[in-house]
Amino acid sequence: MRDLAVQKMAENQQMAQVMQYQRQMQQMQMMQLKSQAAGQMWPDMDGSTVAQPRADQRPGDWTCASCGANCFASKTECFKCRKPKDGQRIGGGQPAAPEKLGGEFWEKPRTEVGMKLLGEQTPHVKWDYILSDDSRRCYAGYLPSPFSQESKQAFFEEIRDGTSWVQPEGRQGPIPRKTAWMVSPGCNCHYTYGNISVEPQTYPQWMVQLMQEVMPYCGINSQSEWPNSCNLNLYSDGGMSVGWHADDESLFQGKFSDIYIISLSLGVTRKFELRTNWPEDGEKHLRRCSLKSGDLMTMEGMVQKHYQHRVPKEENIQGPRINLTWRWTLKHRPTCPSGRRRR
Ligand SMILES: O=C(O)CCC(=O)C(=O)O
Ligand SMILES: [Fe+2]
Repeated sequence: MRDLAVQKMAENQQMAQVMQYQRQMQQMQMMQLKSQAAGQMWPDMDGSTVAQPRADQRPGDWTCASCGANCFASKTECFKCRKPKDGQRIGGGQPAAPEKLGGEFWEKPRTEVGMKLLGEQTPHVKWDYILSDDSRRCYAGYLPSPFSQESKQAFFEEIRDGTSWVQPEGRQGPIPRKTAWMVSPGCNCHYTYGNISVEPQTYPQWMVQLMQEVMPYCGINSQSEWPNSCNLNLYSDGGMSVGWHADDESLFQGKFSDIYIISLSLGVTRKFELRTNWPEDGEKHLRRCSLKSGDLMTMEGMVQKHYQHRVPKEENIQGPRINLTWRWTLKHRPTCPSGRRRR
């Protein structure tokens, strides 16, 4: 009888332990879900909404939406600027609009911070700024193709045949385009967005020649100033696309500082669209332009913070298009030799 009672007590204790363990697991899962919701929830390049982990973050760590600092999972406010973890978010979805500086301005004016436009350094060609948003310090420049038909054809073939294209799996199947990620020698940073990580290929010789041709049109005359990375996309026809997104990955620091992205289009003409993240009443929300073969475009300043862009599907369009977007990788991954400081 006594043995039976002892056995029952032991069983009850075991059951209590199991239940406590289950409760702890549930709490941990809840905490994980909460920290994911407080992370970066942005449309992926496929259009799906995803949290974007940063290379130097551990699970649960978060990026301060206000100043960009990396914060430990356990912290509820930013160790640097003291802003609360999710104080800038609406229901864990798209971040709430950042506070304005006062008056109409979201960002300090270009004249005050001394930001130059690429189109200002090219006296020999005239860039047209299709987006010139001084209140957000956001600019997009457009230069119709300065290249001959033969050059464009040669660029297209060289890029198409001289690139190892991949078509990674996104959350909803393979992404609707082929892609590649190129970097200058010494850098081994992958390009990671959503759940996709694209391996780097070192700039081939044709890329050096191409940049020699293109960069002077962007006011970049010396090789030491060239962009050190490039994302390449191959859209086989109008059924291929890139969904609403911003090139706001940690590598480029575009949510926290003025950055420059230079785009070259080759092949069939496709639409390119830009939209504001936090439109004001009565404001023009969407800007659209057609990118033809050889056309150059830029996104300059805080565009990756305040705008998203896409190349929509155009089912009636036949024929391939290649697009290159050159960028400056400013924050290399911790294991990248290019990121190590020299002593
Ligand atoms: O194809 C384009 O014009 C845009 C590509 C793009 O947005 C990207 O590679 O991030
Ligand atoms: Fe992009």
